[in-house]
Amino acid sequence: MRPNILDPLFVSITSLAGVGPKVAELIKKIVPADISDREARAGDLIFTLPHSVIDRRNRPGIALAPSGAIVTLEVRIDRHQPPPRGNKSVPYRVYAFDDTGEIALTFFHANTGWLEKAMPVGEDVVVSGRMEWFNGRPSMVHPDHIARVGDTESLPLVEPVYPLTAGLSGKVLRRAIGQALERVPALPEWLNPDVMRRQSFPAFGEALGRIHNPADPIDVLPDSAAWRRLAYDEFLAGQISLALVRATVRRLSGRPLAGDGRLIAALRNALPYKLTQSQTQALAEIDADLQKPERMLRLLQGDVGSGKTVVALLAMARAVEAGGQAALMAPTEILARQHFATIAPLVEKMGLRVAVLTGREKGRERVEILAGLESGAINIVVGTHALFQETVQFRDLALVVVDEQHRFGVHQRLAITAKGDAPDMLVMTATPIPRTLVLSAFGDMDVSRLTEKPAGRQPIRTVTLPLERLDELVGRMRDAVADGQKVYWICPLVEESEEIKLMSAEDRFASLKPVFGDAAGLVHGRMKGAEKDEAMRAFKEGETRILIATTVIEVGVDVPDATIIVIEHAERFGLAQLHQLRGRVGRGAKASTCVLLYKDPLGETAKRRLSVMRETEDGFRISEEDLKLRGEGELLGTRQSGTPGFQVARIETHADLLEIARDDARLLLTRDPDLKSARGQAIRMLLYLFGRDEAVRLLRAG
Ligand SMILES: Nc1ncnc2c1ncn2[C@@H]1O[C@H](COP(=O)(O)OP(=O)(O)OP(=O)(O)O)[C@@H](O)[C@H]1O
Repeated sequence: MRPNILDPLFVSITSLAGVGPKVAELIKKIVPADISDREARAGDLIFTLPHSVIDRRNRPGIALAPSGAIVTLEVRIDRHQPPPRGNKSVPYRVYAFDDTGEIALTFFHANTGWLEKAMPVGEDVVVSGRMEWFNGRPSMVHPDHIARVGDTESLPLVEPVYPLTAGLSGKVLRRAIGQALERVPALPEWLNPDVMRRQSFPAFGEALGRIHNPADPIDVLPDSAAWRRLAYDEFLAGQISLALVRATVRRLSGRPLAGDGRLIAALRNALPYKLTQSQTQALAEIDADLQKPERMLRLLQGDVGSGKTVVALLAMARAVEAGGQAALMAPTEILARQHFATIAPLVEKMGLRVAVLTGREKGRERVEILAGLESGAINIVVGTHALFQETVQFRDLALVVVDEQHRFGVHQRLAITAKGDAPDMLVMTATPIPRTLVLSAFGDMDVSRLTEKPAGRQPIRTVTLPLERLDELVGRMRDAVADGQKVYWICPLVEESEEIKLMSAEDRFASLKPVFGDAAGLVHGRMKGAEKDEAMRAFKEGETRILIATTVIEVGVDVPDATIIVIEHAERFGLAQLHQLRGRVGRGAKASTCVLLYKDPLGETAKRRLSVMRETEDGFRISEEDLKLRGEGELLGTRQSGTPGFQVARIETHADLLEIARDDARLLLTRDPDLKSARGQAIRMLLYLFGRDEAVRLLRAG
């Protein structure tokens, strides 16, 4: 049970003054937590941090206030000048003065009663807003703030600016956040005193206060001590929660998987190639895990085309050898079928049964597959997440391999393994996540890396070409296809609201069809599953030689003799995505080319992205550059909404804290695995604050 002391933060924001159902819906859109499945709460508002400030500390006399500047003036009200009756186009003016001169405070469509109350004649008030000089006369149109002298509460000299959405005013949001902050109770410190001292962290409440009520604009920078404290809190909550999930998952299991090695040896012999050193190494690591009584939780990370699938296959063979079943879960149906097509011929030769199970297998077929899994007649099953969503029963599921591209959150993923008989688990990822992100996304999962590509691969030549030279490119592609090469032609997804006219894959197909005739194929996400399969099969077998596609082929698709990929509107894709797409070629022994077709004029970041693509094929470097470019975007004022999965932490600014948090979490849990000590109790509060309730629940269950 959540400690009562936190209750004030767990109430709906509609209980805050000024927040009705409509405003609540708007606020829900801007809070950084992922709360699609619940109402926004006061606790979500405290982590809604400002992205900049309005500095109102400039307090010159009226005569010295420069036009256009935000200033704060202390003035005495001289007189009110309402507009002539019925004339709405003339503003209401209030004249005020100080030692240096007179100013007109100007209001359109004014509420007269309110103005008279806020600025009684003869009173001293403080106004803050943008100064404007008209024909040598100072004025301020609709001051942002009007306050009585001495009332600093309602006049923040350094005013935080929050992310907004249409219909939500800054004032309403600030007021709501202010109330949420008042509800933050006095909480025991959960941080390690050493970390606090070394990092000069303020206490939790103080950190929130400094950022939401900044005394100086630097207080709201992500690298301020206050912000870093909150980022550290978030990392710590995340690391502890991951460690708890992991401990629970491990506790559930306890059986070593070992066989006589004959199946694996036979499979290795049947492969048309020799394993790379990294593949052999990864397999050895996996094998060692499988043989241990604890449950395996391992991440297999390898750049595009590095050959993860065969490693997974051999791991599955080990599970089967040991008498169990294995399941491979792919992120898309295309990929599930591709894996099936690769695996089936190999293992069927060894007398094993493999099945594919997606949403598409229906009726009798489905019934038979389900029966085969339940009886154990099927040894290996390949499928999409449908594999686990439905009531699929295994006789003895020993290993789950998840091929994924950040599509499943860590908790979902681990929940999957909590089903069934606590199987071992291998997660494959092609996304070249930098170390720091591995840590945040996967916690202290063990990691095997494929650091080299299979022998005989040639570097991919990457060229950029403006769209105006499309005709020339089409001509060259015609020659390439005539020459027996295979080409992917990628078109960006066209959103319905798109203003710029973009070629959809269908349009592009229509325009290329006359040139390529029957050699042209088309695949996109809105096609039926069977149509997609057919398009992929025809391309793989060479019936079509130029495949016009959307990004449905982005991950995992393996047609080793495809040697050219054209990416249209490459400027619209992120670096990681470009890298994945490019990875569809260069998967065989032949030399490959990637053509990045772009639309002029290119923005700075897009230009940089394309040149990074030309410079390197190294996925790790590309992802580091990606982070850097996003960081720069932030400096230029186009701040992105932070790091996915985090509310306040930003990986590019706070990466150094992540490792400290991980070590801290480990140490804490070694000493106090059930979070029972005083610090452990405080940590529980931290977990609740950052929405890690499920981790706390694990504690009770354990
Ligand atoms: N040791 C090897 N020697 C030669 N070819 C290999 C080797 N291992 C795998 N391959 C081949 O390399 C290609 C890519 O392998 P695979 O599909 O497993 O890549 P991947 O790591 O899953 O990459 P991606 O993430 O891009 O899908 C396949 O055609 C596979 O048959």
